[in-house]
Amino acid sequence: MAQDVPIIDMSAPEAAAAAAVRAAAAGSGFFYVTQHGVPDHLVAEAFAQQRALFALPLEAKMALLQDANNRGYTPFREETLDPAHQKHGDTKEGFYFGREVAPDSPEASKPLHGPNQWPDPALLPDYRRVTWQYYEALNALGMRLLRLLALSLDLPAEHFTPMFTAPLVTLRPLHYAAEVSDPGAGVFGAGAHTDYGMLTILATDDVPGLQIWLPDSSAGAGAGGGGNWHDVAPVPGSFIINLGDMLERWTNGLYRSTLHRVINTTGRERYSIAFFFEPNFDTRVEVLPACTGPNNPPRYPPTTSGEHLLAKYAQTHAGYNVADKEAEHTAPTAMH
Ligand SMILES: O=C(O)CCC(=O)C(=O)O
Ligand SMILES: [Fe+2]
Repeated sequence: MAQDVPIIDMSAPEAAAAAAVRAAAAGSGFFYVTQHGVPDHLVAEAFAQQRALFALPLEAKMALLQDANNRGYTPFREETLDPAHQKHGDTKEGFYFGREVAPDSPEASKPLHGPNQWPDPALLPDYRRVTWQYYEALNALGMRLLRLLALSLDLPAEHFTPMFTAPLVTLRPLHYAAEVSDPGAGVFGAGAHTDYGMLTILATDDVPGLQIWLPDSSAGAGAGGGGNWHDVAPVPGSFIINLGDMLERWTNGLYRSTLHRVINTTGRERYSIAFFFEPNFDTRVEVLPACTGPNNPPRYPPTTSGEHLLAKYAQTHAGYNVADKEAEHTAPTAMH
C-alpha cells in the first residue's frame, strides 16, 4: 500500500520532512525520497558502470574477492541472509566498497577499514571516478538525512553529525541473476533480513523484486505475529531509504528495522546499489533518553557502531572472517 512506504519530498521545509520521516520510521521503517539533490544522470552513469563491472570475466572479479576489511567481490550464492529458509545462498553477486583508508594510516588497523579494491582501469577506465562521485553524492544525501532523523526525534539537527566524521560507509552494487526465485523451495534473490546499521540508501533499476514484511494492521498487539510481504516498487527518480538494527537499538524500538527480501518474479536480471551509512567505528550506541521512560526501560545494552556491525557481518557471510584482520595485525602490534 502506498502509505506504508511514503514518498518524502526533500525540497519541503525541514520540519515538515522530519515529521514525515518520523511517521515512516515508526511505521514501516521504509520510505522513498524525491527531490534529493543527486542528479539523475549521475545515478544513470553509476548504474552503467556497475553493469560493466559485473559483466567482467569471472577471473577479473575473483581477483577482487572480498578481503579482511570487507572490501571486494562476493560471488553468487556466497551470502546467505536467511539461513533458516534458504536452500542455498542468495542468487546475487556484489561488491563492497568503503571509505578509502590508506594502508599506512593509523585507521587501517581497525576492522572494516582499509583501501578499496578497484577494478583494473585498463578494463574499466571510468569506473572509479564515476563510482566515487556517486559515493560522495550519497554521502552528502546521508548527512542531510541525519539532520531529518535528528529533528524527527526532537534532537538538535546536528545531533548525529559529529558521529560521522570518519563514518563506516559501504557502497554495495548488487547484480541479481535472472533465475526466478522459489520461496517455498528456499531460493531467493536475497533472503529475508534486516539491515545492520543505521541508514540504508538504496537505488534500484526498474525491475521489481524488493519486498518488506509488515504485520497485519488488524492483528493488534500480541495477536501472533501475522503479516504479509508487500512489494516496494521502483519509483523513478527516487531512492528507497530504510532504517537498520542500529537505529532501532538507539531508539529503543521506536524506529523500525523492517524485515525485507528480494525475490525474482520476472525472470529478468536486476541491478541495485545499496549504500549503508553508519557512524564512526567507536561511536557509542546507547538508547536515547528521549526514547525511554518509566514504562519503557532500555531494551538493549550500550554497544559501539563497530562492535555491532562486526557481530552482524559474522552471522551471514561465508567469506568474511574478522579473525583474518585480527591475525593480520597481531604480529605488528605484538612487536611494539
Ligand atoms: O537489492 C535490493 O533491492 C535490496 C538489497 C538489500 O536489502 C541489501 O543489500 O541489504
Ligand atoms: Fe537490506
